[in-house]
Amino acid sequence: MAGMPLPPDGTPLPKSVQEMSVNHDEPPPEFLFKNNILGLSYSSTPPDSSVSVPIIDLSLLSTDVEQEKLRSALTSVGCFQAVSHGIPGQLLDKVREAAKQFYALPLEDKQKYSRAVNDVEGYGHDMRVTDKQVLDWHSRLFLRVFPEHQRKLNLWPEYPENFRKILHEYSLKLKHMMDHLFKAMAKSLNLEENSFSKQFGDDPIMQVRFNFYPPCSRPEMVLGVKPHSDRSGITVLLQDKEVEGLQVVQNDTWITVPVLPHAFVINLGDQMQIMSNGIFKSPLHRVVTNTDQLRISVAMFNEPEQDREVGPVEKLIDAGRPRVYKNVKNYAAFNYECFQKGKVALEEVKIDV
Ligand SMILES: O=C(O)CCC(=O)C(=O)O
Ligand SMILES: [Fe+2]
Repeated sequence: MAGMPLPPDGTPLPKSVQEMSVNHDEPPPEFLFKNNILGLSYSSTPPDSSVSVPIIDLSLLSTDVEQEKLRSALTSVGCFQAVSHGIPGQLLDKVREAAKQFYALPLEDKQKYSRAVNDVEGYGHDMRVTDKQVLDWHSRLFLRVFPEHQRKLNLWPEYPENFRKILHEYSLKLKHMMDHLFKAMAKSLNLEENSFSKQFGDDPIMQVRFNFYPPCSRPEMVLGVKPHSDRSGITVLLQDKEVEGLQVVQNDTWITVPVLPHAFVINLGDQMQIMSNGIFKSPLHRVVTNTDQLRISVAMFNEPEQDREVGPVEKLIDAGRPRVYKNVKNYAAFNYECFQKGKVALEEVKIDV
């Protein structure tokens, strides 16, 4: 693909996903997978009781038992549901409500916050990078929340009126929680508690993505988000309060992450897999669509400071476990380039043995 001109990201969709959904349109070919994507494991077979997403009580993370549960979750499935995290349910409801009200605005009002062509920040659709790309059935609002001076406030909705205030409050709380998680993850591997956080620097990047998945008439052929692993260190995901859709791979099966209204889904990202020298797993996940319910989720990602190098923690490298990954810098952008070329970024930064 190298050297081939890419179709401009600006190629407009004839209609937005939201409009197509409202009109019950048949999704256009760009959105369709060739085969049925759901398979028996999703549509009819109840999940095997041995496969599930672990639940971890964050208020108990100083105990050996909970730390062992954390280590076990991150070395196997790579994600868990966090409960007793200390963030009030009322705030979570406000975040969901603000997202819902923004999404309910007329399209032209939302488009005041549109992302520019070839930029990720702002409101819009899946970025189009190749003509072979199967498009995701969703729209999103993607914003950088930290460092604070890098916020592009012109892209932060002014309606609902409290949107900016709620997002600011929510981001601060999540930053605190991510710090707490980084420490617990380090301790669960018998490392100094700042082993991961210090690699991210004093002013790490945090970005939020509000995902809107309207109903789709062909859920068996169309995905809300294609299979991917996150580019982040960790991702804190607030699922819709009622509507399921997120699935992760476990034992070669897609399993649905159940809705726990006041829990967060914590997904380990690629950069944490690198820093842990491959001990923790960055899980492959996707989002399925449904025929009759809007689903909204809010994902918060952390990343190291711009131009900061991260790599496997020295103490996790030894004769029995040689270094698996090279050091990486600006991995999110690199990951995105790989995605454009159809490559898997984590494989590209592996050390050849
Ligand atoms: O909507 C979800 O549940 C997950 C979204 C996701 O994977 C992402 O934004 O990276
Ligand atoms: Fe994701």
